[in-house]
Amino acid sequence: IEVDATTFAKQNFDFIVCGGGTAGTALAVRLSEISSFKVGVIEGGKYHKDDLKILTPQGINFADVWNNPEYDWMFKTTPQRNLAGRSIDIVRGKGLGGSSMVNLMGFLRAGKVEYDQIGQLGNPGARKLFTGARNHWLNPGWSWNEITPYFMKAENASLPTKNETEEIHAGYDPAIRGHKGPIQTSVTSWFSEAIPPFFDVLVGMGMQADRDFNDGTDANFVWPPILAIDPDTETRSYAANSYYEPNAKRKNLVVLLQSQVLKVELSAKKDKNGNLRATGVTYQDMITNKTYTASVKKDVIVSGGGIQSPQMLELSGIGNKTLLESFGIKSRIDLPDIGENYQDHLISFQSFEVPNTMETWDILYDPEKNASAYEEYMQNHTGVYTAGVSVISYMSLNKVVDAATLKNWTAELDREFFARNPSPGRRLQYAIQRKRLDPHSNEASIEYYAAPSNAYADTREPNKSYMQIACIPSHQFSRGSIHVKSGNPLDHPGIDLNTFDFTIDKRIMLAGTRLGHNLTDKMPLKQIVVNDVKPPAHTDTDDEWNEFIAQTASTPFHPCCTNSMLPRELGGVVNPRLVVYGTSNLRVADVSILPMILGTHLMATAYAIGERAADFIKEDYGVLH
Ligand SMILES: Cc1cc2nc3c(=O)[nH]c(=O)nc-3n(C[C@H](O)[C@H](O)[C@H](O)COP(=O)(O)OP(=O)(O)OC[C@H]3O[C@@H](n4cnc5c(N)ncnc54)[C@H](O)[C@@H]3O)c2cc1C
Repeated sequence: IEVDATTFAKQNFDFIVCGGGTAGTALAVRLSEISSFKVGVIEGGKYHKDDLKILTPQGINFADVWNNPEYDWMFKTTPQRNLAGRSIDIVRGKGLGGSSMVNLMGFLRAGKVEYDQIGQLGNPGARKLFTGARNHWLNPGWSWNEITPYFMKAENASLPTKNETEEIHAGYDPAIRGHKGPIQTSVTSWFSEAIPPFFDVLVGMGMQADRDFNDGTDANFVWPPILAIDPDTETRSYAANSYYEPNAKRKNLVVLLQSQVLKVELSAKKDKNGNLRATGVTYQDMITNKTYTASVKKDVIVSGGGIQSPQMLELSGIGNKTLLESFGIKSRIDLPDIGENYQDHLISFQSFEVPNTMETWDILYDPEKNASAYEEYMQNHTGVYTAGVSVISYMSLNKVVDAATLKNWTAELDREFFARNPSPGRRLQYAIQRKRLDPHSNEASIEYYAAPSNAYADTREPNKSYMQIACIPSHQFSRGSIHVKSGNPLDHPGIDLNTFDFTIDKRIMLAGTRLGHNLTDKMPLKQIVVNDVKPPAHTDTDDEWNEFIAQTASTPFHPCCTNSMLPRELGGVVNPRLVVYGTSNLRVADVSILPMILGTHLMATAYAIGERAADFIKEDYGVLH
């Protein structure tokens, strides 16, 4: 049920979830399955119920949603010196459902190896891994085998029929997909003719297809991805309409909207184990600007996402003591790694003109064609308005550059890395990440996806058709940081991506973007590319390509790892049960707990984290059997 700010403060909550986003909504709904648990959710935005801007899958539509304060927190990075001094937009969904409400709906898992690495980075055995001792599961509960059931629990897949599958050269395996979960998934039902040639070029380069990519495979695959689209209505299935809505009448699930968490309240004294206890949450009603405190009997769970979860902890006095005190925030727990280890992907788009006889999303910029496509969608749930991303591929680095180059890059990286006297925690991540530079590695290093439209509004011309190729290096070595810039909870935090801090990140982006371009010289893609649009055809030297990247690269909006699940002495913020160090009952559940970014988009993992956290909590309170 939804209540107002005053009523919310009077409830006797067992749990309060700070942020009703992707993971937070999933977690709160699962906790409320236990009728004796009273669960509160505080969400900063509205519930954009039945809003067609959200529900319609067509990606071009999102231009009205991203950078619109109704739906987006509108964060920007600090000026990035290696991106021509630009500040990059970081879109974050504002509203019940969080970023699952505004994203491109890819419902993807990374490969087995990547989730197993999260397990290996854990506590307390990571120290053994670091010193070279035998490897075993160290973040209990976080290996591929343990997380897979939670991907399945979140999903209800409608897989393409065999005929459809043959047409799109793809395989989907019912045995590894969920069939009873709340998130409805399917494959886009509208394909542009501009896309199959891209698919064929990748197959020609040795990428596998015809199998379900989410079977644990990490790379060297091309696939029409599963998307969070309900195929019956051809609408977005997201945390608010799929987890919350069917359970909205539960009296023990109490949702407060348009209210911003200002801080988590902590006990004045430590318990016998030396931990502080979260006793409640202070929040501001953003309509009346009044503040309230709601109290909690069991746990507070922070689920504000990769950017706002570290901010909420810092505002509560948990973080780097010196930094917090410089802004007049009283330090309660000195945890200097909050907000550090910030990772995201970078993305570079290239646009190409294709024959205008090919139907692409660009037809929607023609008012007449747009009107008739929209009518078709509203009447029949068909046509270009149903379209989502239709092809995605991950490659290992050895497909992009030769072994000698990889050897040189590794030597340069080692020199740069060790010259910085890295902490033990960074060294541990480095040891795992560096393996991707091995010429024999089969792990994901670069993602490509294609979409049938021009990525750049400034080069779009009427009555022309385009396709774009996006290149996304999967794991950067650089680490950024996110910290409060003042003691005012309503100020945005400082978000520094620290782009290309390590030269190798720039080299991989350059090589990947060049390869993305070279794909269009291969048949059958060559046959359909009429013109290079952006960058223009004369882009040639490394300097020119680097300049293009510096002027245009952005992120696919995957900020994470800012409250890493690692041993405390290795830079950790939460333990494997997601409890914040130095507290007994304050947890974090969202993608900020990942210790290293995954070579995939993060929504399905965010749901799995919410589901996982719910079971940990149920287990800890003796109600999961
Ligand atoms: C534009 C875009 C496109 C993307 N495309 C894809 C894709 O196609 N596939 C994919 O897998 N991933 C995609 N992602 C990434 C994916 O959506 C996110 O990684 C994932 O949803 C993050 O989940 P989360 O629970 O960590 O955070 P969120 O879902 O962002 O939830 C955080 C919630 O906390 C609320 N909140 C924050 N601070 C406060 C506060 N102080 N008080 C109250 N409430 C607060 C927010 O309003 C929000 O609801 C995309 C993301 C974006 C933004």
